[in-house]
Amino acid sequence: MQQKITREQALEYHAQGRPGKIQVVPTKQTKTQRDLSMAYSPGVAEPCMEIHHNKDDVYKYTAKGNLVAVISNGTAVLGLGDIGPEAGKPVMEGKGVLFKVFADIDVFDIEIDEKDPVKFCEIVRSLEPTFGGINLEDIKAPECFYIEQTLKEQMNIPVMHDDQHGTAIISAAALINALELQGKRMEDVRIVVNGAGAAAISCASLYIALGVRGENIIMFDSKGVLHHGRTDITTEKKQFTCADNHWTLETAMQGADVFVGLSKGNVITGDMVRGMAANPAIFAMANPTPEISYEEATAARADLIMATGRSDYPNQVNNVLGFPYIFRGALDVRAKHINEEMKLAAVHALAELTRLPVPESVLHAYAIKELAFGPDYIIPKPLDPRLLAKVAPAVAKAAMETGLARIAIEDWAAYEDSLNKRIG
Ligand SMILES: NC(=O)C1=CN([C@@H]2O[C@H](COP(=O)(O)OP(=O)(O)OC[C@H]3O[C@@H](n4cnc5c(N)ncnc54)[C@H](OP(=O)(O)O)[C@@H]3O)[C@@H](O)[C@H]2O)C=CC1
Ligand SMILES: CC(=O)C(=O)O
Ligand SMILES: [Mg+2]
Repeated sequence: MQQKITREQALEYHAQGRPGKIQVVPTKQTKTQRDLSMAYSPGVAEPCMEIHHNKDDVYKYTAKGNLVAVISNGTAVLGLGDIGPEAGKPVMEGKGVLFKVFADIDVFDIEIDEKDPVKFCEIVRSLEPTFGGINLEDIKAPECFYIEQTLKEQMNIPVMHDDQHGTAIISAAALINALELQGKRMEDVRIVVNGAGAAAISCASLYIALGVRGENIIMFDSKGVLHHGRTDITTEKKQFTCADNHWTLETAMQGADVFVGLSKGNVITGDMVRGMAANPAIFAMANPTPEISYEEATAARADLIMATGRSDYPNQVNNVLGFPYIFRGALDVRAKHINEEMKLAAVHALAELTRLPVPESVLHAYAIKELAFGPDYIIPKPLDPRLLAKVAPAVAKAAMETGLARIAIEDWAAYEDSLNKRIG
């Protein structure tokens, strides 16, 4: 098992030196009078007027094309709940760091004190001149569905709610690999999904797109199983209601092939794990505390493939494996949106990368001697430098093939080379 960190260490890490985790760095020299005349007045007026005459030149003369907004209102921060926009800021800064180090994308994290979805959309929509893309983050369901849909319709830059689609993409790649290792097929498996929020609904929908039968998914929210008789069900939950209102988490877990947790920490037990079908898989993805600990789940049975959302255990099923590369590919072809084809391209690129030999640098970063496709390695490691050149081109290609790209990549080898240089 990997190194544990303490509360004190985490607080000290964030407070030490310049507080927080991110800063703005100029890209041009500002050492001489001439430099200042270029960077500010009078030189800056020239690009202003070029952009005034041709709005697209904003991509040529400003940082817009490589700048993503990570935007939250703090209503569903990790599994910590509605802790407010300020309290969500460390997460948004963290996403900014990951965008930068994994895909060389610059980020402004924007925490907005607004829960009303209509007003929230008005604020975000008004930011379009500044950004090349919008990563919505940690906004609770059901508001997040309206917000993402509305902004996608109203904005001409890629908008993605990462908790929905990033999570769905990564866990779908992990599911493809876990089922192959366990000798099971999408169309046969019974899946218990605990949680019916942003992440859970989107994950279950993508599993269905990959072949899982809707009737084989049993979904729970904080009030119990989603069933036809409930009158408190939102539109998004409705598609996952079942006829049987008697399911409890305990009974649903009996004989289940897969458990997907996108809810709260510590809600399933070793006994429930023991009751699952032979060769099961558990993706306990609640952060920071999974639905069951890695130790308890793996102690319950030996034929289990176990994944969590955390960095300190094998099989980290976490959207960090997706958002930097999905946005990199989308930005590089100036995609108007992120569509299903682009998401599926990312799923398959991630699933395939896991089957390739793991480079020495990854073993070194995780202080492990060997790693190969198997129960403890169903998804690439976040510190794998190959992710960028594998996933971003797949996404960019899918955008071009589906008519969403505003600029084309012609030389794919040169593009991959340039990606590798970005993260050096
Ligand atoms: N590993 C990863 O990459 C990711 C992990 N997550 C994790 O998933 C979890 C949910 O995030 P998100 O979807 O954004 O949040 P939401 O607030 O949108 O959804 C939370 C869902 O969990 C349900 N829930 C809460 N408590 C329970 C319970 N005891 N049993 C069953 N369901 C419960 C809620 O029920 P109700 O609808 O009744 O309120 C709701 O449907 C968080 O822990 C988050 O950290 C999220 C994104 C990525
Ligand atoms: C990983 C993530 O986005 C979350 O837990 O909300
Ligand atoms: Mg999140």
